[in-house]
Amino acid sequence: MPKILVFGKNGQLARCLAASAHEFPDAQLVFVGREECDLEDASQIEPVIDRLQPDIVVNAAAYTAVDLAEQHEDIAFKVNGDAVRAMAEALAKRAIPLIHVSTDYVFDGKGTKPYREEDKVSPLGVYGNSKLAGEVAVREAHQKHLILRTSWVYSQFGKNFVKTMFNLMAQRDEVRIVDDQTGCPTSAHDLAHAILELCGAATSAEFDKFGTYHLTSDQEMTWFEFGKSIHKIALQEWGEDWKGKDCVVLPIKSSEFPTAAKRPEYSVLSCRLINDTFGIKLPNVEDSLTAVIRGRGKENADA
Ligand SMILES: NC(=O)C1=CN([C@@H]2O[C@H](COP(=O)(O)OP(=O)(O)OC[C@H]3O[C@@H](n4cnc5c(N)ncnc54)[C@H](OP(=O)(O)O)[C@@H]3O)[C@@H](O)[C@H]2O)C=CC1
Ligand SMILES: Cc1cn([C@H]2C[C@H](O)[C@@H](COP(=O)(O)OP(=O)(O)O[C@H]3O[C@@H](C)C(=O)[C@@H](O)[C@H]3O)O2)c(=O)[nH]c1=O
Repeated sequence: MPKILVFGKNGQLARCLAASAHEFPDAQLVFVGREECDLEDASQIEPVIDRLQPDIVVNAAAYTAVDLAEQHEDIAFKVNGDAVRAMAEALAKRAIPLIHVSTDYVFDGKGTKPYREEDKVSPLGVYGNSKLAGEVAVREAHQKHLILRTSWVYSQFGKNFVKTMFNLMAQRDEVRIVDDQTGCPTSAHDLAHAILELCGAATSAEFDKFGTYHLTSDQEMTWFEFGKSIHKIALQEWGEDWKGKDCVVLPIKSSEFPTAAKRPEYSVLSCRLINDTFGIKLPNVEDSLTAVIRGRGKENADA
């Protein structure tokens, strides 16, 4: 029975790992949050690992505020870079595998076909650069790692684009969404399920498939198209008395929606490698989004 230690207890991915745990009755999950281990202070990590003695660690913690990171570079690099290095070094000393989650924002988005794992990275902003620092640290410090790059993660938990849209659609007559940034929305539940499968594989003695993998849904779309889907499915699920039902979703250019951090224009990740290696393929966006909208519950739809 692998004991899985998850950093990032209160984040959306960690909460989805907790929600999926019952599907993996052989696994024991232990969650650590900011209260027990503040990742701005990397010296707190090693004692936590020694106290909890896991068979594998999932790092679901990160500084994820993409725009705020531009003004809090030091914190972003501490959490996404320095803490990840300390975690990887501590785990390497103890031969405990690490599953670390990274992002499509390590790419500059100037490509025109899905990025492969070995493609050149060139982040546009502080968040992407700090996540890249984390990737580099893991590869340098610890051979037994799986780095999973994912993108556009959503769930009913935490802060994410889907929840932002529910709120805006319930409050406004129209929402204007950029139609010139393309990526793959990924349900945190689907990601969590795949991570728990990988925990089982990666804790077996003969496992030899460590490395970097892309893991997203395989449907590329713009944020505007994703917004349209959110509205359509919410309307189907919540019906005519949903406050957001009449909201109009309009396409705009990124130049019409200025943000502190520049986002990639095209950050679609090819998931062929993880599919070929482990047979992992995530469900389609419509099904996963429907599941999240059902999970959120109608009574919260306008919150
Ligand atoms: N969200 C997305 O769209 C995407 C996310 N990713 C990656 O996936 C992973 C999971 O993301 P997601 O679940 O969405 O992130 P969330 O922002 O929902 O959760 C991140 C967690 O990290 C914790 N954390 C932040 N700073 C510290 C700190 N100093 N000490 C301890 N804990 C800290 C937060 O704690 P607290 O709750 O106390 O603030 C939070 O619980 C991350 O590595 C992220 O980079 C990759 C691609 C897309
Ligand atoms: C709220 C809003 C956003 N947008 C735009 C801004 C931005 O370009 C895009 C997405 O907005 P957000 O700020 O919600 O998403 P963002 O924080 O950029 O999401 C990213 O988070 C990090 C953690 C990741 O790793 C990435 O994969 C990605 O998911 O939509 C609009 O066009 N209209 C709107 O009303």
